[in-house]
Amino acid sequence: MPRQKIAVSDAPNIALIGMMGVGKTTIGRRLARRLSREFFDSDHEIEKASGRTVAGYFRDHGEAQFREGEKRVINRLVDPDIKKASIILATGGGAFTHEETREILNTHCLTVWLKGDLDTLFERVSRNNKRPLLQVENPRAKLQELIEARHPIYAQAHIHVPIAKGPHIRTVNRVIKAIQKYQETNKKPSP
Ligand SMILES: Nc1ncnc2c1ncn2[C@@H]1O[C@H](COP(=O)(O)OP(=O)(O)OP(=O)(O)O)[C@@H](O)[C@H]1O
Ligand SMILES: O=C(O)C1=C[C@@H](O)[C@@H](O)[C@H](O)C1
Ligand SMILES: [Mg+2]
Repeated sequence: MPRQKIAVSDAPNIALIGMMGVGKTTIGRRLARRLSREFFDSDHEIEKASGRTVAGYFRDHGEAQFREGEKRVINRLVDPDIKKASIILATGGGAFTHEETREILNTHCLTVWLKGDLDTLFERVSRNNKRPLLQVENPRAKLQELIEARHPIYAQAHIHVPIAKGPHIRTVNRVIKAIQKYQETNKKPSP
């Protein structure tokens, strides 16, 4: 089947933000393929740079230090003075909750909040134990607590996209349409 022509014009970096398990990594990788952009995942970059898993990093250094490392890694990926080509970035679930990181992301990227409901997120994060913040007695209650605390912060993203049920492509298509609509609405008038 011929590929749909994609016009995400003059797009700057696109950063996916949202709760753990919502699909930032999965959708981001596919989005990058569709838009012929390079894909990065901040969690993977931290793991590469530190030689530790995210869970190991949390264990050895704690969350506060992880957030500082995450900020530096994200800045290196999206600051146009450092990185020239526009990228697709999947962030870690907590990155956007850090004020300075949020500022970096909203300055240098179109930020896209992938929004999911508790049942979907819980089903997905229950598939493995890679998320250190959920290694508690009642992970579902913790996830609910994080949703309540974080959704108002995620709402500061430029674009909000509720994830679709079914195959990944549906969510990828929703993201592309939402970006196009945003660009159309925010188009600068020609001189
Ligand atoms: N549209 C989808 N349908 C079904 N499963 C999905 C979909 N998108 C992602 N998943 C699955 O959900 C799980 C979590 O996805 P993913 O790792 O992409 O989330 P994430 O937002 O990057 O989470 P984190 O913040 O922890 O990095 C994975 O097992 C992935 O295969
Ligand atoms: O939501 C979070 O705070 C996190 C999500 C993951 O992507 C990792 O960055 C880490 O497990 C923390
Ligand atoms: Mg991820």
